[in-house]
Amino acid sequence: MGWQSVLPKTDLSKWAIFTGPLYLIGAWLCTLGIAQKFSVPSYPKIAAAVGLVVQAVLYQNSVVQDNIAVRALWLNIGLGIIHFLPFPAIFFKRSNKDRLETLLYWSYAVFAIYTMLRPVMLLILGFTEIKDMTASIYWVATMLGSLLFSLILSGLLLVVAMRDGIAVLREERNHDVLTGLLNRRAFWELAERHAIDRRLQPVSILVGDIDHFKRVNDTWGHAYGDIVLKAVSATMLECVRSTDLVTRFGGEEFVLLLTNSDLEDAERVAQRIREKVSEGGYVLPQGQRITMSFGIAALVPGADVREVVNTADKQLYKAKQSGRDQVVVDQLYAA
Ligand SMILES: Nc1nc2c(ncn2[C@@H]2O[C@H](COP(=O)(O)OP(=O)(O)OP(=O)(O)O)[C@@H](O)[C@H]2O)c(=O)[nH]1
Repeated sequence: MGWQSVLPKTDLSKWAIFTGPLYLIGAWLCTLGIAQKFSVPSYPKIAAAVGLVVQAVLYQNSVVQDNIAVRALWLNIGLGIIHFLPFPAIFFKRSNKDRLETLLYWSYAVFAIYTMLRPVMLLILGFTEIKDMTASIYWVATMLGSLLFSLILSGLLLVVAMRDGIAVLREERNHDVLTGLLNRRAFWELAERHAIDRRLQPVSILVGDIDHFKRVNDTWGHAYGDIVLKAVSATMLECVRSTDLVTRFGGEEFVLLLTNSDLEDAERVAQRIREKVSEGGYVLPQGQRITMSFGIAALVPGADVREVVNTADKQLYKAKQSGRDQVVVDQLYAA
């Protein structure tokens, strides 16, 4: 845009069929970015049709005959339409926007309205001035305005995209893809912090495991096994507080850190999960039930989290040895 603004008029018409698509593609990319950000349609077919019409007009008024005023008007109409395409959908969509998104939204709203008004402004004010563009203060001012708006909008889009990208990476780094629960890495990081946070004491660790899960896979297939894993995860999340950690440790093994819970509270939570799971909201074919076993240990202040998880795991082993579908509590810190 800057380069084109300083070209002499003869060169402008020579370059029009090349610079036109640059403007149009730039506008389309901006529209696409905004539409994707706010999850609304971007109407690519309409944009392509508008682009083709504008390109035909540019050709007619630069190669066939030289008419800069018609070129400027049609290019601005095309850019206005392309920029404005997702505006109604974004405007009527009720979504919770944070501060940065609100800033992006309003910048886009002003920009979209400005680009729609530009052809009208051209018609009313500047049409005669276009004939001698470089000497027109009006023309230079609107060019600078467009440049400034474009820079602000693309800068904001870039910042929001980077922020969202980092959030997605963090989410993927810390969560299990199948169940959405925390993964092992996130658990160790968070558990260390929870263990020393006075407001969260007492803290208990639960290690849970689905019984005979191999049979589910072997009998009904892996896809069914995945459904069970997701359902069990959802059940566990339903039974805990928002400050608790629910982790898929691997396979069909889960580790939970319960805050403000002594061993009795933890046992109650484990029993509730065990009962809900065996009541089976996720009913296996032929009325088969899913059961779970749990081992529990207290994470007392100063204890090593890994050791406590090991202790709880040993209790889980006892639960499995004693016939499964039960909860075993480590007695070291039992009241
Ligand atoms: N569907 C599915 N299965 C998984 C996944 N990860 C691990 N498994 C399966 O989980 C099963 C674990 O089997 P085992 O470790 O023998 O345990 P189990 O059959 O539950 O027996 P117990 O724990 O002793 O009651 C294996 O069949 C794994 O293939 C997964 O992401 N999806």
